[in-house]
Amino acid sequence: MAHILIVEARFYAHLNDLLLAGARAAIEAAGHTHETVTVPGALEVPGAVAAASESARYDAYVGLGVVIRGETYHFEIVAGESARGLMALSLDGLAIGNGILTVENEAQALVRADPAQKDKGGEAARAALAMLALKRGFAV
Ligand SMILES: Nc1c(NC[C@H](O)[C@H](O)[C@H](O)CO)[nH]c(=O)[nH]c1=O
Ligand SMILES: CC(=O)[C@@H](O)COP(=O)(O)O
Repeated sequence: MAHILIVEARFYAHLNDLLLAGARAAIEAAGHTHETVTVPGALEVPGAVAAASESARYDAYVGLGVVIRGETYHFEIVAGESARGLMALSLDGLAIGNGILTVENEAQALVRADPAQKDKGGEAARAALAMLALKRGFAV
């Protein structure tokens, strides 16, 4: 049994609800428990994971969010830095799945957030669980 923290960047609530449904279903299907915290945007997800990891309360982490390109360079910052932050935490040894969508428009996001379509929330949760299993295998 593992306890998973989902950190959701609730920038687009209706899309996040789909990502959350997929991630929670994947975690529960694997027989684990989860809890969710919410941050304003994708840039805050790595910081929330880092802060939570200091508690030793969680075995793995799933970052969820949706970054949709606008008119400026900010997309590259939000998309790139949220991914870089989670990657850095992963290289520090945390079991993390990255379900932060980085897309051109809402239609692309909907297909990827929907558990009945590309289920990127479930995919991120399964990745976190796979990394946790890998970590635990190395520890024995
Ligand atoms: N444009 C999007 C953002 N922008 C907000 C940032 O993530 C961050 O909260 C802000 O810069 C304050 O630090 N966030 C998303 O998750 N999705 C977007 O499309
Ligand atoms: C990904 C973003 O930060 C984006 O939503 C911001 O839009 P804009 O570049 O038009 O300010």
